[in-house]
Amino acid sequence: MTMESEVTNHAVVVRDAYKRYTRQAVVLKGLNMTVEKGTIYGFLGPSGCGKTTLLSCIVGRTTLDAGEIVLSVNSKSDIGYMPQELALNKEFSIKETMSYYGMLYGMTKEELVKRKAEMYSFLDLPNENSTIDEISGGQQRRVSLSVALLHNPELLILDEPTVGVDPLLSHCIWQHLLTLSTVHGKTIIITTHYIEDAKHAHRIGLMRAGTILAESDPKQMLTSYNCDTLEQVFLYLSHKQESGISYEAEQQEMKNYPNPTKKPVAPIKNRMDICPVHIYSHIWKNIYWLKRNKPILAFLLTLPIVISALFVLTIGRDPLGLKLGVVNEELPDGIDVCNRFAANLTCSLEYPMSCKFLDTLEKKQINLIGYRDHESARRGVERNHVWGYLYFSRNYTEALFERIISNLRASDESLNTSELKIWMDMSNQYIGNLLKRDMYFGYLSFLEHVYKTCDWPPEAATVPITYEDAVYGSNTPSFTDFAVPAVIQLSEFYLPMLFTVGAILMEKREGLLERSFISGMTLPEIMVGHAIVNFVILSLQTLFMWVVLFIIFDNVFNGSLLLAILLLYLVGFSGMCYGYFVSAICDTDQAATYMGLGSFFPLAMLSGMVWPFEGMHYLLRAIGWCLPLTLTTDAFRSISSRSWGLNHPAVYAGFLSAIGWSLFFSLATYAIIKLKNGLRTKS
Ligand SMILES: Nc1ncnc2c1ncn2[C@@H]1O[C@H](COP(=O)(O)OP(=O)(O)OP(=O)(O)O)[C@@H](O)[C@H]1O
Repeated sequence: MTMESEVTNHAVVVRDAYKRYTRQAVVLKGLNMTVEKGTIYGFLGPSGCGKTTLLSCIVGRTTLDAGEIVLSVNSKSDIGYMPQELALNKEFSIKETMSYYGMLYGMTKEELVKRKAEMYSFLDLPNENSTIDEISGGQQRRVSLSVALLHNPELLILDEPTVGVDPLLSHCIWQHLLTLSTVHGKTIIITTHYIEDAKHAHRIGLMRAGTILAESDPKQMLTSYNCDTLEQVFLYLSHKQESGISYEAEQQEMKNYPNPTKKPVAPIKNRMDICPVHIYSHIWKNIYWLKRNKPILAFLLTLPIVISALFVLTIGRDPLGLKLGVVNEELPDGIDVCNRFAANLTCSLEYPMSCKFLDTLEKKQINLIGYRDHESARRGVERNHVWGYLYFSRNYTEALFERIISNLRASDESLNTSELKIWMDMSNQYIGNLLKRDMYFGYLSFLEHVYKTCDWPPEAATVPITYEDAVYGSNTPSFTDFAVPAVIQLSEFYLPMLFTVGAILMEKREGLLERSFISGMTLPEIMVGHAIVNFVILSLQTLFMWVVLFIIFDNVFNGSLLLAILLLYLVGFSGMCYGYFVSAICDTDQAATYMGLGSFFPLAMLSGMVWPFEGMHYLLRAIGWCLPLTLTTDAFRSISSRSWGLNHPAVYAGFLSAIGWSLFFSLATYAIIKLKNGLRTKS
């Protein structure tokens, strides 16, 4: 008889099933099992004998290494599966849980209301607004059972449904299952630890060490083995099996483990089409989750605002109120005496020129602190009171005038005396360079002022270089202009990644993804559903960042808004794909956190976000060009400050990079899922 013909009379047929997780851990060893239609099959065996593994193969959670499983049903929606673990979202209410699965099974509102009422009366479920987290363990198991029964499936596969349920309710459940099979013709496979419970089943299979020891009607089994209880039958058969297994036989079995060239396929093939109802239900599931986790939603929406506001308010602005020491031998009574000199004397020797220069520095909001001599000023630097000090010689003003007026004929002494000497604390590169810049430009404007007040041509005081209007950007660009594209790109990449990893890992860890897959959902449907929710959140995040960076703080943006937004969406999409990739690789939040953080810093540094790319080691530059945010950041800069369009290589390279990385992460995720045989944790 062929398997196909066997299945016309039977609901489940398993033949010569082999399965192992590692070379040594063989779980199924040529197992055979037959379940007749419209019956209850009690599946018994000690913990760890492979019951769950076999059920997983039947529902298509995992595949056999060899052998065959044929089912009478041909769609996942005809199966109701209750896994051993809870596999329900604990934050959802019972009502939300049922609504989600109702939507997933394509039930109409009326059907759902009717079935829900039946479940409530038979399983004595608590208030529908209670969250799964709030109810007892036994009540949680009952909700899980009601989810498996909700869509009235043809084949029910229940892994330990009566664990944690009181004897009275357990009896009720058995009675209901019996009605389902005998009256409604449903087939039920049920595993249980309570061997005596299984006597209610029409047929039982005793499993041990990867095979079925015996399979028959419970009464017939007791008679055949002349035992009073099923427990005695099981012990008798176990002893018999034990005495028949020698070490050599086990080794031989291991050697003979079948390795067919063609791997067995799952009993129900995965659908290739995309079902809008499934996507819709996944979107609702995300909405329920966000509703239950308002602080997380608030965090996701306020984080971009906080990042952009903090960035603009803290980074790129010139430090104010920096302190500089002054040793001024021109003014023995201290620098405060400068106020006593009339400004209209600025072209006379009566007016100390050092005062004029110090006045220029004060206008640049530099705090000047007078010191008596070099020693005290140096001590001031060493004690971190000032960032450096300036020294003016006693005859500074005369020497400066002589230097200007005599120019080429000025004496060495006047050249030396008119020189302003500065000692700086350069341990802080930014502050040191900013003070140097202020002193340099301050000196130029001071000189120009002197020339003007003395009626000398001011052009003679300036450096003969003129910066005309910049072709792109401003002649006085700020660090903020450089860094805004980097901040927005990093946020657009990492925020969707954060949401994706959080959502997928939680579903994976709790077994929710598995349950959705077994209920007929496919990976592409989950990804599309998640992408739609992510797209809405990303749109809000982008809007908020845009308002803060470009509207409230008025950072430079001169290009096409449409192009920039499109680029940001693509970057967000590649971030989401990276999130899928991390969720596929990592099983725990901890591993995902390490991976996220571990990639953040190299990505930020190697993408030329913190420092111009051209300053990088040439080998790292080669790596940097290949990273997901390098070309996209460059493209955003080109759009925002140069108004370049999509026809410019710098812009379309960014678009191509985002598309390429999205493809790469998607393919890599697919490969990992294939390699790990599904998107599930190891347990
Ligand atoms: N993903 C996995 N990787 C490696 N080993 C596994 C995996 N899943 C299960 N096993 C091992 O396979 C064996 C059978 O496990 P399974 O969960 O099928 O047993 P079970 O009969 O359902 O046990 P229980 O009644 O305690 O649930 C166990 O030894 C288990 O450690």
